Amino acid sequence: MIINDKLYGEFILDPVLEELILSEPVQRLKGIHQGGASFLVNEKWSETRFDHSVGVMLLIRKLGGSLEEQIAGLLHDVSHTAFSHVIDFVFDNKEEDYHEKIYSSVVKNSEIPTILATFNYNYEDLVLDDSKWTLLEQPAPELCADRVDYTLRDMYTYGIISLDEVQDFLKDILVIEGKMYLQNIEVAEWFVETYYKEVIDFFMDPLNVYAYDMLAKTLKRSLEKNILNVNDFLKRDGELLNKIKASNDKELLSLLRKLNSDVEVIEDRENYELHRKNKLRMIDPSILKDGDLISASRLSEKVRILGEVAYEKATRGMYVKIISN
Ligand SMILES: Nc1nc2c(ncn2[C@H]2C[C@H](O)[C@@H](COP(=O)(O)OP(=O)(O)OP(=O)(O)O)O2)c(=O)[nH]1
Repeated sequence: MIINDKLYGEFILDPVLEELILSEPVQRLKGIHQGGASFLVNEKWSETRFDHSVGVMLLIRKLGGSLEEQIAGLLHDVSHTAFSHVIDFVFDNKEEDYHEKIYSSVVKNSEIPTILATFNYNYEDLVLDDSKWTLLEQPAPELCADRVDYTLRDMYTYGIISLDEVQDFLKDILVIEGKMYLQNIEVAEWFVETYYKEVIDFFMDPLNVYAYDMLAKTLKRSLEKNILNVNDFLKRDGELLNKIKASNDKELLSLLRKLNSDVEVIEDRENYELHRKNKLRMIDPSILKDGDLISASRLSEKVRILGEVAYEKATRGMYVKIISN
């Protein structure tokens, strides 16, 4: 199988990756929007978990990661429920990690263990312990393939950064003992700024906050009315929307109608209907300088200030006033 990714280019895939990509659990991710409710209020905000998962796999490969780590990268999000992180707001899960809590059971009950066994891999060794996949996941504020891919992919697709900028950033990445670092402080400054455009400006865009709130309300009421059940969340976004529509429940249909591309909302700290805080996401990559790894914020005043501003915005949260919906 040849795969062509808009950020990383063309690759020929190993048979095990091909078989996993064609499997139902990975194909399902084509119907799970990365930005949860975002696509319902802005059709351009339509990245999927499938493209992100393939992207993480390819980024790991580009950086010299093993085939096993590429498999772990491809599968890392298979347990994302319909509408991704919106479920965390339905269940009031402040850690925003519902998908991680159900990961082992979703993988175990899927065809993934059988596919991996055909290629002589034990699924437990490959996908149940992230700590050995040091390119795939790192605790914040360091870089890792997951964090880098969702930032580059969303910001490129939504028109905030260019492909040249993405390529200059990728060229600067250095892998030491299986972890990602940067070489150039200007490149680190660019990534830190881009990351906060993603997790502050985009996640906390008043329109996004509104959409998450309205969809979470709709899903909560659908569960209370037994129109949806918890297992439905392992289906695709469209299937859940169709199930709600087919119920013909007046209250639910009226909530769904409030998710449309004409919604108008603004930030207003005095006079607001909604207030939301996200999980705190901070970034401060280490840079290799004269043989030592040093946090970008210690080398750059710009990175330090970007971090302070982001911290302040994230801890204050977003106050949203609805103008029309
Ligand atoms: N619009 C919007 N998108 C979100 C929000 N939270 C997450 N996303 C989307 C945008 C990114 O493409 C992606 C990042 O979440 P992931 O589940 O892929 O990563 P995770 O939370 O594990 O990342 P982390 O370790 O915190 O960097 O999900 C949100 O509050 N609003």
